[in-house]
Amino acid sequence: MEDDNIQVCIRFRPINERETKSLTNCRSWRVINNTITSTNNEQQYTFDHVFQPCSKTTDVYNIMAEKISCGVVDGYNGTIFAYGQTSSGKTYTMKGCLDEQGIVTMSIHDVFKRIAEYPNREFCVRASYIEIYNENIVDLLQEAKQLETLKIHEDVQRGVYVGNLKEQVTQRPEDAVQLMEQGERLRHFGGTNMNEKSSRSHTIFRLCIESREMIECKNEEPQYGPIRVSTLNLVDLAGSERVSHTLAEGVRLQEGAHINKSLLTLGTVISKLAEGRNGVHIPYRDSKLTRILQTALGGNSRTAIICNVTPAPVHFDETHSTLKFANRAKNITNDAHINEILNDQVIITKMKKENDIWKDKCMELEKKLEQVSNESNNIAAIRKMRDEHGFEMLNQERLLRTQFEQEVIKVQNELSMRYETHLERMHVDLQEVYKKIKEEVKKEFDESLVNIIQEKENAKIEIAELEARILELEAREQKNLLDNDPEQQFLLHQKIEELERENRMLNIKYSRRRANMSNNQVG
Ligand SMILES: Nc1ncnc2c1ncn2[C@@H]1O[C@H](COP(=O)(O)OP(=O)(O)OP(=O)(O)O)[C@@H](O)[C@H]1O
Repeated sequence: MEDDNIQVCIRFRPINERETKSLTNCRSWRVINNTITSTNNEQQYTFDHVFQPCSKTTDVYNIMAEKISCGVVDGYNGTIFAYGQTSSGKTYTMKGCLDEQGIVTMSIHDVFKRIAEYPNREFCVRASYIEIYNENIVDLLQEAKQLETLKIHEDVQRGVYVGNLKEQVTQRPEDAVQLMEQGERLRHFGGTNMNEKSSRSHTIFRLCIESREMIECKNEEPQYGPIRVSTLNLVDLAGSERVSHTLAEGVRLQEGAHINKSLLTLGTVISKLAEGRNGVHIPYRDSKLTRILQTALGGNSRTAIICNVTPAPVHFDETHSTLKFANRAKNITNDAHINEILNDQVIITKMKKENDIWKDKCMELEKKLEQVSNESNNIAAIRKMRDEHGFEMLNQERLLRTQFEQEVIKVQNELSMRYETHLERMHVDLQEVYKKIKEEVKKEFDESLVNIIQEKENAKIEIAELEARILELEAREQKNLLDNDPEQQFLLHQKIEELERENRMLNIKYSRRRANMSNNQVG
């Protein structure tokens, strides 16, 4: 199922002689890429595709219609229609002219080309052609019944359909094109002030395509798949017209009123659908056109609307009105899906086929299940291995940790033992050093003591000598005193004092030395 917006494009036709002459209104349109802006910049519209006056119908077909035409062969309903004011180029686009094929002919050829791509399908193509003229449905393929108007019916199986409509089976594209041309001759045309050959009716050329696939051939009896039924509506609308422009009167005026009324209903249907509100009443039944095209508008169909406009300033308002219509229509969402009909035979065949498919799937699943259970066994084994391995790893880790801790304690003990030995050794060494120093100091002390004793002895000798001399001098003094020589006495007295000083100094020196030595001995 698809969720497709209605495809909308704008096609500008070249300006014609009549329009060139009547420059009554200076406002016009300019196109840049796919945006159309009024020359006074007041209006602007953007579309997926805007075709300029120089574009060919083939360009329009390739972009807007090809997918829809081919899709019909695949079972999708399709509708392509041309919309626009009178003389804007709708019939030119849909039916073509001597120089250029129209979209109807191109679609017919593509449908048959596509059919040829499915050799395993049986196809039946039926063509019909109707016009809605003054709100009457006319069968354009039944010349004799020209005046008979057809009725619209609706049932569950067929949906909305036109009763008593001639549907011509066609096997070649040329036949279908010929039917279209044949019907075209019966269509209501009329000259107006705006178009010498103005379509006075809406036309719908329809191809109905049924197909079924040949699945297999058992006992020379072919088995078929479901039947696909789809329709392609190729619609050429009559153009909206202003009496002031067409100058219509009498029959033309009455036709114009019907045309405008049904186009107004189409506009209302488009507006309501574009609003997208759920449950809103859509007035399909207000005109034959919208009733017949109900599926194409918001229903089960791929739909494209080609909006034809003229760039002529004189038709500025009509072009603007078409652009507004197009702008609303592009918001409508359709819901296209392949249409398949299942009869008993088809249902049984389909179910058998589905059954076979399911059987295959079941077998495939069983195989997968087996694979999965094998894999799950493998996984369990791997898990077990992983667990065992994990346990082993844990033990290993514990062992290593204990070994490490023991090693650490061993190293610590050894270090502390070494440290103590080293301390002891250092202690012994220190004691030895101490002993040596002590011995050396003692030796030094003893030597000093010997020296001091020696010095003491020497000093004693010196003192004795000095005392002896003092005695001698005293004796001399006694003698001198006796001689009464005062000068001699003075000199002698001085000498005695000097000797006594020396004696005192020696005593002091000696006592200091002794004090030092006794200190050293204590240390
Ligand atoms: N793209 C185009 N290139 C050249 N000429 C064109 C083009 N489109 C339209 N014309 C010419 O413009 C004129 C009007 O075109 P046409 O009849 O297709 O308009 P219309 O919309 O079908 O009008 P009506 O609604 O009145 O039937 C015709 O002469 C047609 O050949």
